[in-house]
Amino acid sequence: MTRTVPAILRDLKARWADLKDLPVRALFDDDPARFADFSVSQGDLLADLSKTALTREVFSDLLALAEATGVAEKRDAMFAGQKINTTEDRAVLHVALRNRSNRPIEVDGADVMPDVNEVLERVCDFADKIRAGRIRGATGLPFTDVVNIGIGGSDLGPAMAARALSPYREGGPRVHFVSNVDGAHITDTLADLTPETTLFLIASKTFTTLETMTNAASARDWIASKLTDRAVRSHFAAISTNISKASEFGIAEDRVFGFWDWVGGRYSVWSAIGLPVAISVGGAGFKAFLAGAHEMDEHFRTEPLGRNLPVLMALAGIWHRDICGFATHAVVPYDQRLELFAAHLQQLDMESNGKRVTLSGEPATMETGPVVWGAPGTNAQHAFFQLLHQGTEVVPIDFLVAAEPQENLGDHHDKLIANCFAQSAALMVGRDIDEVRAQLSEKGMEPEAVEALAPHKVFPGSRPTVTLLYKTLDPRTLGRLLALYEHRVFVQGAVWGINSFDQWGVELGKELAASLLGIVRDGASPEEHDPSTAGLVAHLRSLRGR
Ligand SMILES: O=P(O)(O)OC[C@H]1O[C@](O)(CO)[C@@H](O)[C@@H]1O
Repeated sequence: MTRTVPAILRDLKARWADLKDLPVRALFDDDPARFADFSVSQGDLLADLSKTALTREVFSDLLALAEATGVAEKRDAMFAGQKINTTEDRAVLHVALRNRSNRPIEVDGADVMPDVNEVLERVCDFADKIRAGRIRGATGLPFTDVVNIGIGGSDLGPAMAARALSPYREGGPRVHFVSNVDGAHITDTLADLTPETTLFLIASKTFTTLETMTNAASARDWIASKLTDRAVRSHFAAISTNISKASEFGIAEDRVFGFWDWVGGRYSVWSAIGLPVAISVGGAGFKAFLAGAHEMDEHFRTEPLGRNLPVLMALAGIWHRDICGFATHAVVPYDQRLELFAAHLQQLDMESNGKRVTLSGEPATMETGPVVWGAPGTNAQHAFFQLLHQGTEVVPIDFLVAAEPQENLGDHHDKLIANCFAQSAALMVGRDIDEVRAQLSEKGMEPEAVEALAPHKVFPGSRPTVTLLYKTLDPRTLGRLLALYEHRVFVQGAVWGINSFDQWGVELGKELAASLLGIVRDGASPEEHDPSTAGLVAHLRSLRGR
């Protein structure tokens, strides 16, 4: 008899009740094949899930949960171009953007691939011509610096990827990212740049976003004032689904790169929004990034759920969030060039799965998206790892590390890997009080002093981690990693029965900001706002003397 979702969840909770006081380390004693059986691979990329409390029985229940919630059917609907983003009546087809096999994918009866391929070729051609100095600025100089102006998905994905792939720049222009409406961001970025050799990319799906339009206008003034009004056409390109708005801004038609409403902002780095990445690493490098993602798409689309990397990582996340009750999830790449990876995943995951109602509008019955956060190791070890080891909050962690570095620099990389492995081992194994007492006594400490210090030196252990280990961080592997996390988010949203592809939660703040601008900038009365906000406005006015 197939179990209902509440029955499976009850069974999982019963399993956790039995497992939660059992050291994870002990699971290896019972099961010598645990590492092999709890590792999943896609090519050289291996995910070690053995350092969690997951058992075969738990996995079997989690897979039953995936089946009962229709994960495979929902995945197939996405790949088939069905309008699974029901609140916006849109298909969800970032997978089409990296569909390097060119398999037809239809939306409303038409194959999207010819348009996808056409824009991709234009993007790569433009990028390569910028790199080669064949497209130049108004004064005839080649571009040395490219400034991407965008925010959210129009910033984080390309900024993360350009930073991650910086060893592949090979003499291409430097790329910079301006996102914040805080004037400090664009001021500081432009301070070191020369107008004659600077190209701006205005990246906005809607071409209406306050931050982006404000920064774009300041950038246009900078070029017009330092060069001429006419120079604007040579120093700007745009990426948007809103082609007419981009033209109104003054961007030449052949410098506007389009995409489609079925590309969500946080999934758009694969579209023309990836132009700064293509300029940084070249068209071929950008295509390798897409090809890596396509490999992961094919794995996700065709592997059975029980061997499917994104599915198993998602189910481990469901176990931690919904069964064990862990409210946050940390991502710690041991790779300085992945310093923006956690920030990008934070938007990807929290904007996708930070939802409180299901697709039918009913309150969600399970906890949905966790708080996602993180920073690169080893720096993070000297910042927040104290809490991860000994705090009262258990935080599941993903570690990412490459076997081979991009540079040949002594034993740096060996030390990096040793630290990564040491942290996951320490988090799992811990150190109990008897071991601590023995260590302190061995050092000759008095028994009374040992008793006073010992509790502070205990590590509870059994803190769950998943380690992703791969050959090297090249464009293909970055593509695979990012697609892996996108599908992980998808599977979790599918289990929770929510719409992972809208973002209505950002609207209210945007509306209030528009109204408050009239008050802050233009002096309108704040009385329609709540008393606390009106109080802040009054104090602001007294500080500004106006
Ligand atoms: O690309 P746009 O339309 O400027 O939007 C920027 C970002 O704003 C959001 O709509 C909301 O924060 C994101 O989803 C999006 O990536």
